[in-house]
Amino acid sequence: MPTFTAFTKTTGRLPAEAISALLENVIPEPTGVGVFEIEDGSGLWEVGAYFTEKPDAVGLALIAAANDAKDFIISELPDTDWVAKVRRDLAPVEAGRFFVYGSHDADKLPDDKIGLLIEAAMAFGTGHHGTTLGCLRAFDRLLTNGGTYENVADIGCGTAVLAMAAAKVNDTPAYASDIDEVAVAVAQSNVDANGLGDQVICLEAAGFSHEVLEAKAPFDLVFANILKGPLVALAPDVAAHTKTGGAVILSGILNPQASEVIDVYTRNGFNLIHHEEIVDWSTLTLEKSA
Ligand SMILES: C[S@@+](CC[C@H](N)C(=O)[O-])C[C@H]1O[C@@H](n2cnc3c(N)ncnc32)[C@H](O)[C@@H]1O
Repeated sequence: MPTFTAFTKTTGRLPAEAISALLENVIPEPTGVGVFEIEDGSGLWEVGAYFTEKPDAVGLALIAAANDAKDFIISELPDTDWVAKVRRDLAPVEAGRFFVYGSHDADKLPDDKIGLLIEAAMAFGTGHHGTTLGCLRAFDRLLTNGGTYENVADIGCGTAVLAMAAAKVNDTPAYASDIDEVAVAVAQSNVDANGLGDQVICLEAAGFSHEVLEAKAPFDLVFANILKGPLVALAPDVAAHTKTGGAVILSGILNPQASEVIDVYTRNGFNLIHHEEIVDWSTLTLEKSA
């Protein structure tokens, strides 16, 4: 499937509200679209998005509204070239005890880190984005504080980076699910490449709506790095599938949206125990109290 980009120049970076509007309005297939901002050194920003289909007037109007811009460069990127380029450019990421790396950097894995081998592909979750990094750091913090998690769900798993982190730490099962079949296929290939085929079960599901997830609940730990809208909608389901005393790590939340997500989860029986902001993105760690 071809990927399209639409980029334009602007004099300022996108405000958080504009990113939010783009994410909530343009995404028919979440993994296929991203919002990117690149400063070119002269103070000019290049902003734009990836689309799974040639961007229509709505997609372009949203970027234009955010930037006062009209001239777009729209191009089609062959998937293979894009993936190969990303793969070459990706540097490893350290997040607490975890080290996320591509096979081209296998020799850089430090002895004292838990390695997560992730090849760049058409799924989100290479560790570079503030949301994935925030989730890994939140998990590391829970472990440092003595938490043990034997039954873990990663809802919206993308590459399965979070489920694999949980499985490697505790040598226990983890359930990685995603609404997008391409992400599930990518997750499965990462799981196999990390030798976790017996431990991390990859499933295609929206939220918890899969018989395996229903059977394995309640979970000690639930990761959900999705977006604010789905996180709010899923709150009662997350509560119903998390053990009392268990933890949830939520991300994909723009900083100004965090208070709304905290309110909704508090009303569903969770206490906030940590909130980290990485650039524009918030990661919340909550404990189920009731
Ligand atoms: C931001 S990515 C997170 C990937 C990975 N967990 C990480 O932390 O890097 C969000 C993923 O959630 C999936 N997703 C979105 N809504 C979902 C839903 N309601 N149920 C399951 N997955 C969903 C998307 O397909 C996408 O792969």
